[in-house]
Amino acid sequence: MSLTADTFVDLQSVTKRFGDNSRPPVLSGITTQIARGEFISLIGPSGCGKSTLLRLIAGLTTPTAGRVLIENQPAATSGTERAFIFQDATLLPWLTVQHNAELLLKIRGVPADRRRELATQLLSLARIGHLADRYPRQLSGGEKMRVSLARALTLEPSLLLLDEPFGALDELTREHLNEELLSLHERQRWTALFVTHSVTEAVFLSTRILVLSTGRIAHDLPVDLPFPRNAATREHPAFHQRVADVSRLLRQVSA
Ligand SMILES: Nc1ncnc2c1ncn2[C@@H]1O[C@H](COP(=O)(O)OP(=O)(O)OP(=O)(O)O)[C@@H](O)[C@H]1O
Repeated sequence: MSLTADTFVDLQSVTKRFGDNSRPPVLSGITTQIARGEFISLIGPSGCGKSTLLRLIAGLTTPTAGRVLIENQPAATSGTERAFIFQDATLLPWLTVQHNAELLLKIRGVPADRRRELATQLLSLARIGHLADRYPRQLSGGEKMRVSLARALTLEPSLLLLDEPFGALDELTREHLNEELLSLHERQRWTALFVTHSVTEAVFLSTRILVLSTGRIAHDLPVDLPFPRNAATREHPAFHQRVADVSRLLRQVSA
């Protein structure tokens, strides 16, 4: 298998099994390469292994067979900065937005001045600078998710792993956050792996969509819609066509 110079994440015949050999693997023989700066969505029926794949790339678990490499190092020991964002914003209720946003830097021992500066900058980029003194209970779901996103980005990650981050939000909030996520991606150029159940979200955000089915990559689809993508993109016939194509493939693998 040839490895191109810009391969960032390299999945080589990755198999993951929980428990003994009597149980079928959750992932089986996943092979793909991800280049720096790609925005990849993972989509597929419930239980097909999307979150497990994300956790393997995060280095939170190891493959049963095959290799998960990031910048040529096994994911579990790679020094590549990765940030994980979950559906639940996981904010600490007794800390203000500002202190929640500084939390990861504080844990890493970053001096107070520097972490204040970085967190302030990211809160402002996430359009919630004006909420810095509030507590999580005083925020909407969308605002909480923006804090979670800002906090993750304070780590200046080169890889962002997002597990259904907007799944609990109403559609309009979700659309706004999709647009803001892309504008952050354009500025900061991290590589993204994004798990979602929403085909429109996957098409809007991604440079490539992996459709998973029972532990395998059933379809690997480039999304060739031009960037920047914005609200007008969703009106475009090419966007609707892409959504219809991916929906059809998803229905096929879910049947
Ligand atoms: N730690 C674990 N121990 C045993 N089985 C597990 C473990 N983690 C996940 N599984 C099983 O692996 C399968 C895939 O789970 P995973 O969470 O990766 O799926 P998913 O595609 O993200 O699902 P969903 O879309 O419902 O979130 C499921 O059958 C799940 O029960």
